[in-house]
Amino acid sequence: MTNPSEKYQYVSSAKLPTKLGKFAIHGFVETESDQEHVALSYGEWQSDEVVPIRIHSECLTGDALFSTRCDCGAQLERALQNIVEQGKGVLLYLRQEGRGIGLLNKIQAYKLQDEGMDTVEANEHLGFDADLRDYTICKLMLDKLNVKHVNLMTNNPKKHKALIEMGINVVERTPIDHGITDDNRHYIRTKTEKLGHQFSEQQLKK
Ligand SMILES: Nc1nc2c(ncn2[C@@H]2O[C@H](COP(=O)(O)OP(=O)(O)OP(=O)(O)O)[C@@H](O)[C@H]2O)c(=O)[nH]1
Repeated sequence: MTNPSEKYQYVSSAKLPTKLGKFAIHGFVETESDQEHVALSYGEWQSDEVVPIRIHSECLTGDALFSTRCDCGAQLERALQNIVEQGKGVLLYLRQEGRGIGLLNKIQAYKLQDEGMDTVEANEHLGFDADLRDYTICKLMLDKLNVKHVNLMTNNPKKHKALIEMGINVVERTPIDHGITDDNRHYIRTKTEKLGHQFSEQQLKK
C-alpha cells in the first residue's frame, strides 16, 4: 500500500473564525495533481480521546449555493454545529466534487436526472462509476491533527470502511440525516438503495 505521506503533503494552518465558532483550518495538497484539500478543527484533545469527525466531499451547489437538490449543505452545517456543541471535532473537507466526477460533469448528470435518470444511472450514462472517491488523504489529515479514535458522522458505509482499513479506530458512527426535502427525497432514496447509505424508512418519510 502506498504511504499516504508520499502522495499528500501538509502545507499550513491558520485560525478560521466562522459564524458557528472559532475553528482552525489546515491545508493539504495531493502532490501529483496539485488538488488542494482542507481540514477544520475545533477545540483540543489528547490522542487517546474519541474525537467527533465528519468527512465531507465538496459540493459547490449544496455547500455554497444553497441547493436543495442534495442534502450536502444541510449536513455540512449540522456537522459543524455538532462539533461546536461537543466542544471538539474535525471536519475533513475533501475536494471530490460530484463524488469525484467534477463540477461540470455533475451539472451534466443533473441534466440527465432532470430528464428522468437517477443519480447512479446519470453517472454511468456519462461513462463514470457511481462513486469515484478515494479517502486515503484522511489518514495524513487525522495523523497531523493527532486523532486516532473517532465518532464518525455519516450515513455512508464506504467512509466507515475506508477509515477502518487505514487503521483509524471508529468507536462510533453517528447518522447525519439533516436536510431531507421534497427536492432531494428521490436522490436520498437512490443513495440508500444503490449506494448503500444508511437512512431509515422513518427518516425518508419525514
Ligand atoms: N455525481 C453526482 N454527485 C452528486 C450528486 N449530488 C451530490 N453529489 C455529490 O455527492 C457528494 C456527497 O458527499 P458527502 O456529503 O460527503 O456525502 P455522502 O457520501 O453522501 O455520505 P454522508 O457522509 O452520509 O453524507 C459530493 O461530492 C456532492 O458534490 C449527483 O446527483 N451526482
